[in-house]
Amino acid sequence: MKVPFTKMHGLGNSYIYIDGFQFELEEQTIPKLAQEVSNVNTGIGSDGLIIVMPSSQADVRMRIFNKDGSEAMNCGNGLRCVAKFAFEHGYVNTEDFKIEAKSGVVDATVHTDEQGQTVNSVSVDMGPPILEREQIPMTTEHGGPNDQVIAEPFEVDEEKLVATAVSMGNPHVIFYEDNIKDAPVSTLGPKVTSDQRFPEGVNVEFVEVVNSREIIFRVWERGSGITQACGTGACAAVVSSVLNGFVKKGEEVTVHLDGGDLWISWLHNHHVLMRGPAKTVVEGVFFSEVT
Ligand SMILES: N[C@@H](CCC[C@H](N)C(=O)O)C(=O)O
Repeated sequence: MKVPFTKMHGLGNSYIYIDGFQFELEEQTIPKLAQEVSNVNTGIGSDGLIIVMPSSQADVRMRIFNKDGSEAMNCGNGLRCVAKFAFEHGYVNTEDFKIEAKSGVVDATVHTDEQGQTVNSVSVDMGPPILEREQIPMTTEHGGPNDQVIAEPFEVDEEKLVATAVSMGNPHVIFYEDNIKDAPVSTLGPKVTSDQRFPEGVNVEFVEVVNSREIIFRVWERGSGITQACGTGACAAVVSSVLNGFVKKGEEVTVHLDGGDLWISWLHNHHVLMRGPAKTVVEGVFFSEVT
C-alpha cells in the first residue's frame, strides 16, 4: 500500500506525519506501520509515527506512536509540528487553536513569517503537570498515592540515584547530574524505563542545572530510546527543577537539548508554557508492506 507522508522534526525529535484528514489507516496496522517507517535501514527513519486528524473536541487531533509501535498519551515536539502541519495545510485558519492529544486538549499558537504563511515556531500551553504518585503512575511502596515524588532515593543496578517524577500527560522521571557528559543515558535509561516502580513505563531524563534560567537535558524515551529532544520531558524537567528549588516558578527557563533549545515556563496558574521550533524535512510516498 502507498502511504503519503511528511517527515517533520522538533529539535531533531522526528516523526513521520500522516494526514488523517485525507488518508485513513486501518487501526490494527498502525503500530506495525510505526515500526516500519521508523526503521532507518528499511523504512524512512524516525522516532515514531504521528497521525494528524479531525477532532470532535478540538480543531485538530494528534495520535502519536513510538518507534516500538506503542501509542503514547502526549508528545510536546509532536504538538508543535502538528500545529505547523494543520496551519500550513489550511485545516485551521487562525493562529491560535486547540489540539486534542490522548492526554487532553491543549492551546497552540503558531508564529509565522512576514507573509503569514510559513510557521517558524510554535507555543503550546501544555496545561498543568500531574504530580501525585499514583497518577504519574508510580507504585506506592515508597509513598502515599497522593504524595509528590521529589528527590526520592531510587536505587537501580546498584547505583544510588535521586528521583523526581512528573507527568505531562505521559510519565517522566528526572535525575540531576553535576556534568551532563557523565549522564548514564544509554546504560541506565533502558533499565529505568521499564522499572517495576513505573507500571506503565517511564521516559527517563538526566538534567544538569547551569543556573536559575538554564538547564541541560538528555533523554531516554519510553518506546523510542535515545532521542535528540523530548518536549514533554523538557516541560517535566522545568517543573522538577522548580520543585527542587533550582529555578523559579513563573520565570522562563532555556532548556538545552541535544537537538537545540526550548523555552519553558511553569506559570503561576500552574500551566506549563513551551515555545520552540517545528520543521518540515520531506514529503513523499511510503511503500508499506503492513497496511
Ligand atoms: N518525544 C515526545 C514524547 C513521545 C512519547 C513518549 N516516548 C512516551 O512514551 O510517553 C515529546 O516530545 O514529548
